[in-house]
Amino acid sequence: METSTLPVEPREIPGAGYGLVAVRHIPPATPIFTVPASALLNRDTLQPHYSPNPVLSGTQLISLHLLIYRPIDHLPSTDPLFGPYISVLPTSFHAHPLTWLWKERIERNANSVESHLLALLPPRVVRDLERVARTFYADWDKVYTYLQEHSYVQARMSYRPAEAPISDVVLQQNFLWAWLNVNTRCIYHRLRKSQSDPDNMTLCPILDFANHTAQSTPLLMPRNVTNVAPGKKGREDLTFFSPEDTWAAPGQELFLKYGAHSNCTLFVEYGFLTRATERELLRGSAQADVDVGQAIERLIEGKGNAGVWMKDWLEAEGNWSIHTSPAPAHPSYRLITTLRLYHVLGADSDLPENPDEVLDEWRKTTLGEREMISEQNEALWKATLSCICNIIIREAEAGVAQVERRASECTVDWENWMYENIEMLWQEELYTAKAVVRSIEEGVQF
Ligand SMILES: C[S@@+](CC[C@H](N)C(=O)[O-])C[C@H]1O[C@@H](n2cnc3c(N)ncnc32)[C@H](O)[C@@H]1O
Repeated sequence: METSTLPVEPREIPGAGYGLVAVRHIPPATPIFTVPASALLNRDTLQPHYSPNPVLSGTQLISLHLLIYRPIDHLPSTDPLFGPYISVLPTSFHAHPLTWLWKERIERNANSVESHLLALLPPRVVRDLERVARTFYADWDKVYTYLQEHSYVQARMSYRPAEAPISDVVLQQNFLWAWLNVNTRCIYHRLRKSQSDPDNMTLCPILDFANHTAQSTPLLMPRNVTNVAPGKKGREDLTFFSPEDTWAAPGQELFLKYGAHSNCTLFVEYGFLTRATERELLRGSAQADVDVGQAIERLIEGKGNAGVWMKDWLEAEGNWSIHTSPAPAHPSYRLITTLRLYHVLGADSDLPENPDEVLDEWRKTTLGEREMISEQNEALWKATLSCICNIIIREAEAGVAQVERRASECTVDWENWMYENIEMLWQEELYTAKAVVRSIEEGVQF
């Protein structure tokens, strides 16, 4: 692909690695660059090189390919197909929290930098990181089995295990590098008829230098081309456009919006987060979402039989969470309905004597037939929510203080940057919980 004439180029961006920057004025709604279908790394372009058809998902196959052709000893990748692209991928993910978890599990060293960083994370973030880790290890199991069964594929590896066998730990470490490249750089790309097919993803050279913005109009728009069902004429090239109504000036960074992700998700999936001030969070001009699922699970478990009964009636969809935006700060709908039902049950943990009547009263509010169950029920659930928020506030204040203590002793750049990120995760909890308490005190109708 000829890239020297493009109106954009990758440039170093402080705190974000590289980013995609305009090198000249780019008018609105203009094609910025086109990536030919043959330059994309996805299940369709890779599968022909792995016969017989591997039973691997898109993520697993692309990760396998990167694993095999990972550049070593600062030499270019030996891949005859995508070598030039693979050679410029990030070489290390030491600042990604999944790497910390992986290292902690391998080294079991409670004094390592990674273990210290993990110990400082809010528990909800650790739970989400463990979800990411489960996916990683499941993908590794599949790829490892495939490699065991297809020794000719192993023989292609840049680091030639046949001559100098590498340990499974090193192989897994290389897979982690490959997998993180896939998971932090792939875009959604419609390869299959079904919109939700997990193979609908691709690595896309040049575009994958674009960083994320939370703004509603990112500067770089794929103009839906990635979401069009595949046509009969085969795989399409991808053209990316500037936004409908904005000029980009030379030196201006062009962004993508990775999705409407919370900071917790951005952090565990991509290893970064967006920043907001106390004022923005308290006012609701910055979005923050805090999952309070664990506190609610504990409340329900504490209700014994009544809790088991209650769970049957709660919708599985939606989150138990609190939010700063849109202002005023508020609990999620599922959290409100759960707390209402919790307080309909009364103080003890036995099943109500008249469960149908109890349920009926509650259902009328979930169906919108009644605004509330009773004044008393409203006061009780809001008091419980205040209690949950106050616990979050205390934990978050302790979390912030602990991070600040450790950060004051740290001299390593990337580690310091991570302390700032972790502090932001705690601050987000702190100010979101404070803002919800304020909404309750001000009598906001949720
Ligand atoms: C698709 S890549 C973007 C290019 C990348 N910055 C690079 O140097 O190659 C996604 C990664 O970029 C970084 N990133 C993206 N958006 C960011 C942002 N707004 N702030 C900080 N880092 C960001 C994160 O490390 C993320 O995992």
